[in-house]
Amino acid sequence: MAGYGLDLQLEVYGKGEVPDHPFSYEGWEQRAREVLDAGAFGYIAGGAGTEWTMRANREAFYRWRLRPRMLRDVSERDLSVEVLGARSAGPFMLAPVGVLSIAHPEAELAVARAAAATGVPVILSTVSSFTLEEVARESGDAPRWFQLYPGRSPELNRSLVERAERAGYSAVVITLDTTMLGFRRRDLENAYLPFLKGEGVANYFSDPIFRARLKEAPERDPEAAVRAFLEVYVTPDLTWDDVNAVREATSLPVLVKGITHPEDAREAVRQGVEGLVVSNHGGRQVDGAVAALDALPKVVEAVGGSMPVLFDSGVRSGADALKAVALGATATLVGRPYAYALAAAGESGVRRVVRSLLAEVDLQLALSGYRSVRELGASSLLDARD
Ligand SMILES: Cc1cc2nc3c(=O)[nH]c(=O)nc-3n(C[C@H](O)[C@H](O)[C@H](O)COP(=O)(O)O)c2cc1C
Ligand SMILES: CC(C)CC(=O)C(=O)O
Repeated sequence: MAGYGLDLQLEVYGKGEVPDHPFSYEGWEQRAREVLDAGAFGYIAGGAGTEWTMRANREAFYRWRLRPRMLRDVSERDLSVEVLGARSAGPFMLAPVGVLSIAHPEAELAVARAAAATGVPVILSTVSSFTLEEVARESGDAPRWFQLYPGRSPELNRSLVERAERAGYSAVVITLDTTMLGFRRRDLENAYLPFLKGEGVANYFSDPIFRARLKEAPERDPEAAVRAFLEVYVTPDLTWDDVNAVREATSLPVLVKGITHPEDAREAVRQGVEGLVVSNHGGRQVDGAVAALDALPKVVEAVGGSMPVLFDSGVRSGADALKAVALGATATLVGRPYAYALAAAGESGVRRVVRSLLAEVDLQLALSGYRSVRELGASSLLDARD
């Protein structure tokens, strides 16, 4: 009868003390705002332009209402999902979030430990603050994926995915929507770009192919090395050829992240990638772009069950994850929720966020009359516009 939900309730109510950590997204956001300087907080919290799309990502969830079913014996429940061989305790993974050293000194190391402890896989960003090998050591046997920003150097891309494969990452997620930074007003106002402070470059600076491009080692001339990173990073000329070159360089399954148009989804099917992520990068790239949840149903239809469709941008609660799954997502990714918790409370904050998402999904699922996330579907939801 027990489960994530009941366990968490018994623990908290049993102690009878006000817990140290918040249970709400807003609570963590507030704590992060208190501990971070304006530049770092703005970088994490901000979106592109007027931030309309960032808000629309949230509002899209309000259109859908869960329709609980009664009297269906939900005493045995299984929240877990498996995506391309990676098992997660619930319909969540930790989204690739770069430069986490701006949030907390233990950055991705703390996140990897929290992910391993809670059974939810993490997707490590290319622009992580620690090397992918250092992060892998903190993960132990826990499933982990590597996110790649393919740069202008095919040799460097190959080197990064080979390193990821050797270090036990079991899939590569190629992000398509951030070939350049979006127009981010908060960061412009704060003149804040973490990379110029030497954040997020660990995987590049430690890479033999990247180092061979430099006149001086990054340790001797870090500024020149950062400039070389920025030159490699910006790729407005990216095409499917680049994606396919990465696929040829690895035996790992490859997913593409940043799809919202059904035509792109159809092309992804034609090209034969192993999965895709419906995402608008948390509203950080194209202002005015379609809310990710509004894009999901048409992408799911275009894919027609031929590969897993993951979803992110705006997931803040168990209810949000259930709605995305009911609309056809195999699982969801969360970004800012754990980044804020990391900023405010390190590893224990990230654990709390994951545990409370799992507990919330468990209770929400049970009280809506489902034993497994796989039972969710179109009939679980009501479209408030109808
Ligand atoms: C501070 C920050 C850094 C990010 N860095 C990356 C990254 O390095 N690679 C990537 O693919 N996505 C990155 N993202 C996007 C996330 O993977 C994800 O798509 C987004 O955060 C999901 O939206 P949410 O924050 O509303 O949950 C970043 C997001 C944030 C907030
Ligand atoms: C621009 C990237 C290097 C980091 C990122 O994905 C982001 O800030 O959203």
